[in-house]
Amino acid sequence: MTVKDILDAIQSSDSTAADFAALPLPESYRAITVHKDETEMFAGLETRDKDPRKSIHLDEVPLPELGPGEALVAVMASSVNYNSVWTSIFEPLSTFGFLERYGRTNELAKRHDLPYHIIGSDLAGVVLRTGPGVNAWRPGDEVVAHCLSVELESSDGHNDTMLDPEQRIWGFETNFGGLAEIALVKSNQLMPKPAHLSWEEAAAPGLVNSTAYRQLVSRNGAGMKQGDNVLIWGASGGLGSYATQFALAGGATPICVVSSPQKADICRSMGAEAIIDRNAEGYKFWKDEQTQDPKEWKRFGKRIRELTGGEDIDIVFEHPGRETFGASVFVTRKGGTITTCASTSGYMHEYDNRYLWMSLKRIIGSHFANYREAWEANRLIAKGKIHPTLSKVYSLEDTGQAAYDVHRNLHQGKVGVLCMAPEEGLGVRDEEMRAQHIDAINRFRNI
Ligand SMILES: C/C=C/C(=O)SCCNC(=O)CCNC(=O)[C@H](O)C(C)(C)COP(=O)(O)OP(=O)(O)OC[C@H]1O[C@@H](n2cnc3c(N)ncnc32)[C@H](O)[C@@H]1OP(=O)(O)O
Ligand SMILES: NC(=O)C1=CN([C@@H]2O[C@H](COP(=O)(O)OP(=O)(O)OC[C@H]3O[C@@H](n4cnc5c(N)ncnc54)[C@H](OP(=O)(O)O)[C@@H]3O)[C@@H](O)[C@H]2O)C=CC1
Repeated sequence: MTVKDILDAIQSSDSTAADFAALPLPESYRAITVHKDETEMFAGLETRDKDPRKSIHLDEVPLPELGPGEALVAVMASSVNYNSVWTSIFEPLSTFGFLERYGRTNELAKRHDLPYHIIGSDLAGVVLRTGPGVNAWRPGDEVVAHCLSVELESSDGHNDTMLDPEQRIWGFETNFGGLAEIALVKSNQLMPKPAHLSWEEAAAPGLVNSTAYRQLVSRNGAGMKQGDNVLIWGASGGLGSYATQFALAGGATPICVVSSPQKADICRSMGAEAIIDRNAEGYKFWKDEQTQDPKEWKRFGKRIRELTGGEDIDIVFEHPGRETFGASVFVTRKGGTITTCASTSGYMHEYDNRYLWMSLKRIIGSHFANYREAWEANRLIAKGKIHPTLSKVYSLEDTGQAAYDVHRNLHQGKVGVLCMAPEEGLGVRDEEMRAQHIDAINRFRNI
């Protein structure tokens, strides 16, 4: 049995659940990996000079054993997330430490502690097998997977599964991720694939859409409401392109920050009106590595007031981190919220705390999303209220280049990867609904 036979079954219109259940599984499959013996390969280089094309490999790997509560999924398409960039440049630390730590927790988790890490935290594909105790899904189901892996043995995670002490991001802190022909997930990562999207379109939103939903919309995040002014950094990037859509769909006003006229056009085409080109306007929040420039925070805030008719920001959607955080805290209105999920430009933030406490602002840390939040975010995609922001699609062989593009900020929106899918455009099951939304679905394509 080969991966090709699985693909034939997926592409055949009359395959049944029983056919998929009866398909023998291959002993091995192709997967994107980083190697444990290469974690020091970029030692001494600046972050921007660490090249994912050198550390990312395409390997033939053995199929992992399937455990209770798990599923093996044939991956038709995946997408590149920034966490795979971090893994591939071994920053801020090597992900093999996560796999070792997970491997120490129990016998079955030992599977994850390998000399290679199969990366990737998104997928769209077809369930091949389910483990003992899985009732909600069966072979042949067309699915997407969110990337929250939890054990839920502790009471801590039972109000909000993100608070589980054994919470991990699949394909980053666990092995057997989505940039591969087959992936291993927990069955409570599975969600229905939106029927009007192709495999690569369906695989694109997952991680960033769920993260933006929790960070901006959910009560666990900023709890955005109608009329809020939302400052969105990187508004046409992975997270930002969904945050912008959530703001617009929720009756808020996005103030989109981007770095080129082309990206400004994309935001405009999504429906945003208030746009700041940080490059053209030349904001320099740091005078040097140690010193910020409050005059620049003020110039930025003045520009925001021009765009909003004199109002300040209710919610900042933060992720660049060190470079922007001081400005983000400053421009937030009295009682407003800075919600942060990342620190791309550096995690040691500095801000003037007087502007936080005297103006009763709040900083909220946010990370991915619980199953319910991921489900709600996926539901909005399935209903055509929020759309994928897929720009370019690469083959599995070219994943290194795809990760390089994201690392060097050469991309727009989301970058897709075909895994088993032999070409783009396959997997659409609801052509009628697709036709209704085709312009929005294609908004980011090939720009
Ligand atoms: C969905 C997509 C998401 C993204 O893309 S996010 C972006 C990518 N992700 C990242 O960049 C994050 C990568 N991860 C990390 O950098 C690290 O993962 C963390 C900094 C988050 C955590 O560091 P660590 O070293 O794993 O663990 P410790 O929790 O810092 O533990 C170190 C020791 O400190 C002890 N400790 C923790 N809290 C306390 C406390 N409150 N008081 C006293 N000790 C504490 C622990 O127990 C432990 O101890 P002992 O070394 O002996 O085991
Ligand atoms: N905690 C979590 O759950 C999650 C965390 N993340 C993290 O969030 C970060 C962003 O991810 P994602 O949106 O997918 O990445 P992208 O690279 O797709 O988008 C980020 C955008 O941010 C802008 N940006 C980058 N650097 C700076 C800077 N120094 N100052 C201002 N703007 C900047 C860029 O837009 P422009 O050039 O147009 O301004 C860029 O396109 C990553 O660090 C990632 O690891 C992502 C998802 C989930």
